[in-house]
Amino acid sequence: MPDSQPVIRVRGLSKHYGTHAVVQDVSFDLAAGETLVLLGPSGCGKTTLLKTLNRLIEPDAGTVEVQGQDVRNQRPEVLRRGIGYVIQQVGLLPHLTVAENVAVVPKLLGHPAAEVATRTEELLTRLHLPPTRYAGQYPRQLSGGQQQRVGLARALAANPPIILLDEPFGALDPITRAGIRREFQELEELRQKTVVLVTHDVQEAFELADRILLLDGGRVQQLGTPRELLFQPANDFVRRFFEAEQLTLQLRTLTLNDLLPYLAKDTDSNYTSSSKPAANTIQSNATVQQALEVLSALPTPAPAPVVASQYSTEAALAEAPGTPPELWLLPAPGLSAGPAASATSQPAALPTTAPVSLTLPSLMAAFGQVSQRLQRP
Ligand SMILES: Nc1ncnc2c1ncn2[C@@H]1O[C@H](COP(=O)(O)OP(=O)(O)OP(=O)(O)O)[C@@H](O)[C@H]1O
Repeated sequence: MPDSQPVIRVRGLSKHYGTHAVVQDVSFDLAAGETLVLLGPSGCGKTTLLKTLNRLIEPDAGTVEVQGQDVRNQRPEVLRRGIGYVIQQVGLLPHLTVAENVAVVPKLLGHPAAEVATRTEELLTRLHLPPTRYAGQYPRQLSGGQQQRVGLARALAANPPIILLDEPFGALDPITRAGIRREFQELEELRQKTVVLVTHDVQEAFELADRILLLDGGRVQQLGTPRELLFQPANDFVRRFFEAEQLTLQLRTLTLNDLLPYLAKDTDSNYTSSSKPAANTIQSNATVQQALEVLSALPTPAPAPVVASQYSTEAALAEAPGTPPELWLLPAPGLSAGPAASATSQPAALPTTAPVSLTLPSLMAAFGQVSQRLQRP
């Protein structure tokens, strides 16, 4: 945890409905710019916990501090103006245009009209809704994915430092959902925000989270990075929760840095940092999943043309079998090659060691070794 004061600080938070304990003794700190994902099975208390942060729900016990101030000392409507909120149902106002929907909060806050208009245009453009086409449309004229983007633009419009998102992609089909998630990750604006996101989708949690808070029955089962939850589960519930998706989660979590010790170096190469391979390179902080996607997309070179009168087919294939697709891995200086290396390492710079050639078989073999080693109790 960084030295600076947490943006959100939760201590001993509990909420009951009758005898039903929905949130039980939850505590966590959230640093500026961090994305925390609240994950867990249906009914485990994710939404209730999220809503205590902006006082849509009042807890029975415990405290929530936002920017160092107990939220009970702030008027709910003032508190909420500083916290963007996006829900699955989007909640756009049907009688207002897209631009008017986005402008609601900045107008309430009394921002000058010209500033609001510029900001709205900027956000719509960044969220792939060109204002010339969409600003004057009404919510009913948009697809679900487009409405979701307007919802996000609206939450960002007043530039709040904190954004709460409750299953923001939940109503979308899987393909739209994956696309919007990617856009969401690439949105520079959001990277600087402190984000709390509710989902029950494990893959989504692993894609978006800096840390995950896994709940069951209102209790925290584990709070940690995706890597920690996957490879150092705190209890059987955590282990079982990720069991069915182990392989895909590991592919998304392990990076090529983790695999480096298990990938053979190309010692025969005359490669130097000033003559790096012209094509097909990948940086060592890419995930195994990303490397697989790049490798699978590479064309397999065709065998050399066979001249039937001179060669038998076997002889021709033996001479020119068509090498498997290959990538050159650029190791990053100063990055640990061990399993402790962060999946969110900075992009690699120029290599300082011999390059490493990656093929599908070498990648999968190294992945198998690292995966086995990390899962050993
Ligand atoms: N106002 C309420 N009155 C009584 N019980 C409630 C109320 N709101 C929520 N609950 C109960 O509290 C539990 C937690 O609800 P919550 O919506 O926080 O769970 P969740 O983890 O977000 O679930 P989901 O993923 O299904 O949305 C559920 O069992 C729910 O039925």
